[in-house]
Amino acid sequence: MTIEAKEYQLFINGEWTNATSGEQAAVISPSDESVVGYTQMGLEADAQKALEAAQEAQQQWKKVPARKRAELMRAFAAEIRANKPYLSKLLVREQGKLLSLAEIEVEVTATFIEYACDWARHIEGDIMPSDNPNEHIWIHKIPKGVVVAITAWNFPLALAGRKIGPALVAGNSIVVKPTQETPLATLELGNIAQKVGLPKGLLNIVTGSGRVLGNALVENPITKMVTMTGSTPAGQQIFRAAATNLTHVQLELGGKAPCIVFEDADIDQAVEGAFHSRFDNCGQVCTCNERMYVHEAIYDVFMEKFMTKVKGLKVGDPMDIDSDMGPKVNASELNNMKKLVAKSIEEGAVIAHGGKVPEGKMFEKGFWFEPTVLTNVSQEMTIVHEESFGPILPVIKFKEFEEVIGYANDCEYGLAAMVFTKDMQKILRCNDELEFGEIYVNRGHGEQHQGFHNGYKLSGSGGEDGKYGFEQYLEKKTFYVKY
Ligand SMILES: NC(=O)C1=CN([C@@H]2O[C@H](COP(=O)(O)OP(=O)(O)OC[C@H]3O[C@@H](n4cnc5c(N)ncnc54)[C@H](OP(=O)(O)O)[C@@H]3O)[C@@H](O)[C@H]2O)C=CC1
Ligand SMILES: O=C(O)[C@@H](O)[C@@H]1OC[C@H](O)[C@H]1O
Repeated sequence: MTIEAKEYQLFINGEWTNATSGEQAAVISPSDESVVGYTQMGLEADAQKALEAAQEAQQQWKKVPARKRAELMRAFAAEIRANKPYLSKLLVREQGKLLSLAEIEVEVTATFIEYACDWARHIEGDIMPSDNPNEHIWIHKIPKGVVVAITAWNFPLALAGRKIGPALVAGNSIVVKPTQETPLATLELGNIAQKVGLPKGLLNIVTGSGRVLGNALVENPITKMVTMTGSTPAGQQIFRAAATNLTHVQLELGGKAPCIVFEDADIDQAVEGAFHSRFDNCGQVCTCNERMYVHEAIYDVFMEKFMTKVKGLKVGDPMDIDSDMGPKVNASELNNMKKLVAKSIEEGAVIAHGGKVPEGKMFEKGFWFEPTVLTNVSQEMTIVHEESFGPILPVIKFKEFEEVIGYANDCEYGLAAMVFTKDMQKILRCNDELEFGEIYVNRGHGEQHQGFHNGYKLSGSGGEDGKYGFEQYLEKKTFYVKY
């Protein structure tokens, strides 16, 4: 199946429609810089049009029984799954992830939506007695209204499904603005919405820059909730813009996860978890192993096994089954890799492996970078604090428990952490003392839908997934009823 470079319009009110700007943008392949497709540049007028369509649709959708809403959303999820062959290849072309991971992403997009559907019959309020005689208090859970979803480029389709699912099952409508980097698979959801018969205006997909179109969506009074996944600076801009109407904001932002390997860890388990949590998706996962702390007692044996895996990692065409890692998503991200390695060397780090663009004809085009491990790293170095969001791993040796907890918490982010130890005392103390919203014990990263993906500090606000994520798509209304 070949992916032809299609031209996409905006998907508003159930129809494909031209942006008012008349401007087009090309989506470039990270593998060879060829054009994968074209989108249109939406502006404020397009934001208004999409929000009005969503507002209109939501008036009817909120009256549909939740179980019926879920039935339609399960059909939507099933059609996404039915289009896995095309959607996964489109993801490879626009984002550069391995085909095997792209297929998982399409599946996870469907399961995010199906998980939300399971909540349809659990939209429960409260009834309680008042302090006054002959009076009840009723707390109802009702939809918020129009939701704006703004997504990042690393798992573009899954991040969209993660927000569309709960938003619509809870009775809201939604306007999705995917990142300009990887909008195409998300835009295909417009065709799928038409195919399964989603009511017009319920799901709208608009493309354009975050600063212009994204900001217009956030600042519009029709918008009753913004859910955004992306960088901390963009999240902070959105937080400020949402203050205009005191709009509820759910932010999933940057991270700098520590991976701590204690002296009593299962070495093979730790090597496996630490390796995949850094290099899968070319290190472009918000919960990635961004810095690794290894106890001095096992440092040599651990590093020997770990480096064997790193040196055996094959960078190559993400469509090729023998490849282990594809390219970075764009030139700016690649340049950041080069800058971070240069800065690390300047500050005294040593390149134990990688550190540059791979050699070979196929790497002359595209945004390729070698899996990179840095040693002789100290805690104050830039690479230990600045998110790389790529295949660069600084390693630090440690001796004491308090020392490594201090290192781990010495961070402006607080999304995820990984800990390898069989000692229950250490596990419980890590749970108490690590300042991160999501802690993985004796395994690498990888959330589950029923958990809660929750960033502390500059990693986010609100959290998403699970019961607590679904709740955020609902408003509460309290009645005092005297009889
Ligand atoms: N916590 C988590 O779950 C995740 C966090 N991330 C983080 O995202 C970053 C990489 O993703 P990336 O796409 O580059 O992130 P960006 O922050 O650059 O962009 C994310 C989205 O926000 C939009 N945007 C940017 N500025 C504004 C604004 N002022 N108002 C409204 N929308 C705006 C972007 O639009 P456009 O790009 O079209 O201009 C894009 O759609 C990394 O820092 C990573 O840690 C990534 C995935 C998951
Ligand atoms: O956003 C991320 O990087 C992760 O939350 C990732 O996104 C979708 C996958 O299900 C998560 O692992």
